[in-house]
Amino acid sequence: MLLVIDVGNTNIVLGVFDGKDLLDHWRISTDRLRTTDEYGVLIRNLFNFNEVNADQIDAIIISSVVPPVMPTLERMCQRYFGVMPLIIGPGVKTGMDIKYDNPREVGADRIVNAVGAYAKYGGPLIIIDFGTATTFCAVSAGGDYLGGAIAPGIGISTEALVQRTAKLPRIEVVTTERVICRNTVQSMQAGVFFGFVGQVEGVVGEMKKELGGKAKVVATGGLSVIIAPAAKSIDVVEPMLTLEGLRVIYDRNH
Ligand SMILES: Nc1ncnc2c1ncn2[C@@H]1O[C@H](COP(=O)(O)OP(=O)(O)OP(=O)(O)O)[C@@H](O)[C@H]1O
Ligand SMILES: CC(C)(CO)[C@@H](O)C(=O)NCCC(=O)O
Ligand SMILES: [K+]
Repeated sequence: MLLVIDVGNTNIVLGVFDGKDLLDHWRISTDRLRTTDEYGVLIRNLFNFNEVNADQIDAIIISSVVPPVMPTLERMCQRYFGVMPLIIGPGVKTGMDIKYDNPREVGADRIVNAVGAYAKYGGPLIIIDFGTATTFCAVSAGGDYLGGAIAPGIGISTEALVQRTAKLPRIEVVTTERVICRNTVQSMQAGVFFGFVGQVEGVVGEMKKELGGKAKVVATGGLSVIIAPAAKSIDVVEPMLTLEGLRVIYDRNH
């Protein structure tokens, strides 16, 4: 069985595949201070809890946009699973031509999402990931990674609003109905919700123009389920896109 791991700036998402079937998945916070042993015990415990047999893991693939946690995670894979992980980076076959000025600069999560989405839908595509940052990526009809746009994420933008003001409280990001609001919490929720829905429509609109027409729009990431129903430009939500992309890339390298 294959263990796939995506290390983001906020969360590490893990999944176990038996062939093409995702048996289970987990989300733990990314903590640079956690040790090899702490990650090992935590991850093996998740397995026990969900009745996945950790001893059946014979391969691991990792994508990461947080370099400082990688030495710890690599040691964890060796010590707790007896496996040398395949790490997304130069030399790994993704099957996708990266048109960035410097292909090494693109976040591994963005490439993995693009590979996963192209394998399922073909191109042209626009992929939106609502994580710590909101990323927009464009893939051509022929499957080239064309580049994209990076915006501050919904969570960190909202946190900044709370931190830099005296009277604005912490809020939950939720779907709102109206935008003329008569209390602080609802006003903030409406501003965040309609603001980020508008951002999606705006950026996708510009991207489609640059792509020269139509593109399928796929959304993923923690907050996609809140934003997508209101964003007309989003065609599908794929919550497990990154895990799926990791499995596809693993298969291309074996
Ligand atoms: N409903 C919500 N209301 C407010 N903040 C939220 C909500 N859901 C998530 N967040 C915050 O948004 C940020 C991104 O969370 P999310 O779960 O989308 O991350 P992620 O997809 O794991 O990101 P990454 O892959 O970059 O680690 C976090 O700071 C999180 O605390
Ligand atoms: C934009 C994030 C933080 C999203 O996780 C990540 O993909 C990243 O660190 N990317 C590197 C810069 C780039 O993709 O151009
Ligand atoms: K993610």
